[in-house]
Amino acid sequence: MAISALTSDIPEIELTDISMRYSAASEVLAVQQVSLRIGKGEFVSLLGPSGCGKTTLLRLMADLLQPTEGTVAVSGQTAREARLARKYGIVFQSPVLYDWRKVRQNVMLPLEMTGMPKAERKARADELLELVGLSKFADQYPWQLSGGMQQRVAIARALSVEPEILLMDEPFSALDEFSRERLNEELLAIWSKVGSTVIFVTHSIPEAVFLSDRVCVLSPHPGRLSAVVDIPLPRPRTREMRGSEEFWRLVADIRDSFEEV
Ligand SMILES: Nc1ncnc2c1ncn2[C@@H]1O[C@H](COP(=O)(O)OP(=O)(O)OP(=O)(O)O)[C@@H](O)[C@H]1O
Repeated sequence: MAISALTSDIPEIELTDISMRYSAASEVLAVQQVSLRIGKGEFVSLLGPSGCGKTTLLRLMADLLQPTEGTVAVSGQTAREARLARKYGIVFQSPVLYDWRKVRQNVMLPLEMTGMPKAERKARADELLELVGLSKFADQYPWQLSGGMQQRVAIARALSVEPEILLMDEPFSALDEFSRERLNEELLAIWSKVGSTVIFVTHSIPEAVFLSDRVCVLSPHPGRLSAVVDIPLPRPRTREMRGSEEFWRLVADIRDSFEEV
């Protein structure tokens, strides 16, 4: 039975009865009957163990995959129309930067395809590098930066086209715990300025709780939406909140919801 999470008033993204079956050597039902509405400007996490279909769902939203069944609507458009209208910015687990291009040129890359004049592209890239705290590194090469700094460059690049929707696939999972927590805080500061809708894939319960307005819990084999948990912690979220009773109660509630599956 599918669980629907239809709580937002004005959905920016609406998944209706989405199923995704991969046909490889054997058939895999990666996602089964997921329905979900995500409101404009919301921060939503997709949380679950390896193989529960998080990346598949994100790729379906981005029109990088087509569902076997069901529909994806983005402000009334199809996912393809939304992609062609450059509504998405995507950040992957590894930053995928071009090592032979300086940091600024990496951020400018998506703008080259929009035909924006060079001076304007450079000004936009510099604004974004300031936003992610990397102005001083604009003329360095990616290989001269730490993993966390490289991921900030990837975020700046994803934001360069001013996407309405930022899709993030475990962007901080390769980082140490300290860098990850700092980048969580920085991401929220950036999000509060740009106002994009964010869909964030993670398998860390504390990370999902700290960042999100809502956490979508997925269970594997086949990938289903097993719970949607509201996170009522006030914003702005602070480092101190990570130690609060309410924070850990939410973490425990979500952990319990996995055990109930
Ligand atoms: N291209 C593919 N062909 C066949 N099966 C696939 C393909 N991509 C994913 N799968 C299968 O679909 C299921 C969901 O995979 P998906 O990568 O979406 O999960 P995930 O929750 O993102 O996992 P992880 O946390 O490990 O990245 C898994 O069983 C996986 O083996």
